[in-house]
Amino acid sequence: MFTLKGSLLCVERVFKANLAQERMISFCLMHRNTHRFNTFQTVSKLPQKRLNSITFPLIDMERYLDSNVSKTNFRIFDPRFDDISFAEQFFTPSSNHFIHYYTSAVRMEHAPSVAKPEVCFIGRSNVGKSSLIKALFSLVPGLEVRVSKNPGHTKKINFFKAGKTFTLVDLPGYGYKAPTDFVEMVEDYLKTRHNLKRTFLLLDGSIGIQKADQIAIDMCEEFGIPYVLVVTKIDRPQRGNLLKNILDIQQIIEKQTKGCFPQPFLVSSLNYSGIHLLRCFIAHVTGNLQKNKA
Ligand SMILES: Nc1nc2c(ncn2[C@@H]2O[C@H](COP(=O)(O)OP(=O)(O)OP(=O)(O)O)[C@@H](O)[C@H]2O)c(=O)[nH]1
Ligand SMILES: [Mg+2]
Repeated sequence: MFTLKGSLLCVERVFKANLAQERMISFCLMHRNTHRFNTFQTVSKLPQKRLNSITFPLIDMERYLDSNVSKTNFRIFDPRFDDISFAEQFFTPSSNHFIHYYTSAVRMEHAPSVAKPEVCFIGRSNVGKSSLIKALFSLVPGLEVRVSKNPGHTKKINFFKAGKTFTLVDLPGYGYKAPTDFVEMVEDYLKTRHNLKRTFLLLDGSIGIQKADQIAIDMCEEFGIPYVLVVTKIDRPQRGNLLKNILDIQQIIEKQTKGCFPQPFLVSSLNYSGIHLLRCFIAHVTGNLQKNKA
């Protein structure tokens, strides 16, 4: 029998189904479109403005900043497109360049002794460490890097080898739901890893710097290791919020750090902004970019 309540329910169901369908379509479109941007070749064919904003997201922010804000640290690492394109080969598998998950360790005595240069990724749980490694290695078919919306997902130190060139290391996050032996595990790693060329300390661009991040910065300073701040998830916040968070981070770099690279790196693992520049920087700090100049 026809009732008003029944027909309203019916309309509501149709509306919800349409909404779900729309969301699914936009999710698919987003992934189809952004996935294309994982190669620099595709990005380099974009119109100039879009090319620059995906490749150099920090420089792209300049136009929104007051003229009295110092931008001197925005272009310290400022490679040519040619270098960015060259660096991509280290993240692309080939018959003589095997990229793969190597092993995991919960304590340093289980860590592999790798002579090649190494870089690692640290940061609060859920900041996007694993997602970033996944984006960097997105040209490797079948390489599994596990990410999760639940904090505390990565419990071990995970080693990924890029042929004979370098190793990337994914570490468990600190803060909420961190493994109980986190401090021992990560501190030991940072203190004793002789081949560690650079530590990438990730900060969530949509949240800004937190107390736990400040503690991690202090730890890197105390250990005297060279490190870089990477601002993640830049696709998420509104531009005003992102700018404020970046300026706060720049202040901290200028006023409180000695071992930190003066230029922060901005990335989105979702739309690949900043990923190509970061690939190039990793090639540089591991001594592989120099081969282009030789
Ligand atoms: N929008 C957006 N979401 C992201 C980005 N990077 C990561 N995320 C999301 O953030 C959540 C956490 O990502 P993970 O990469 O697992 O974070 P993690 O730092 O490895 O976390 P732990 O292993 O728990 O320490 C997931 O839901 C991701 O999809 C990004 O660039 N943009
Ligand atoms: Mg993780």
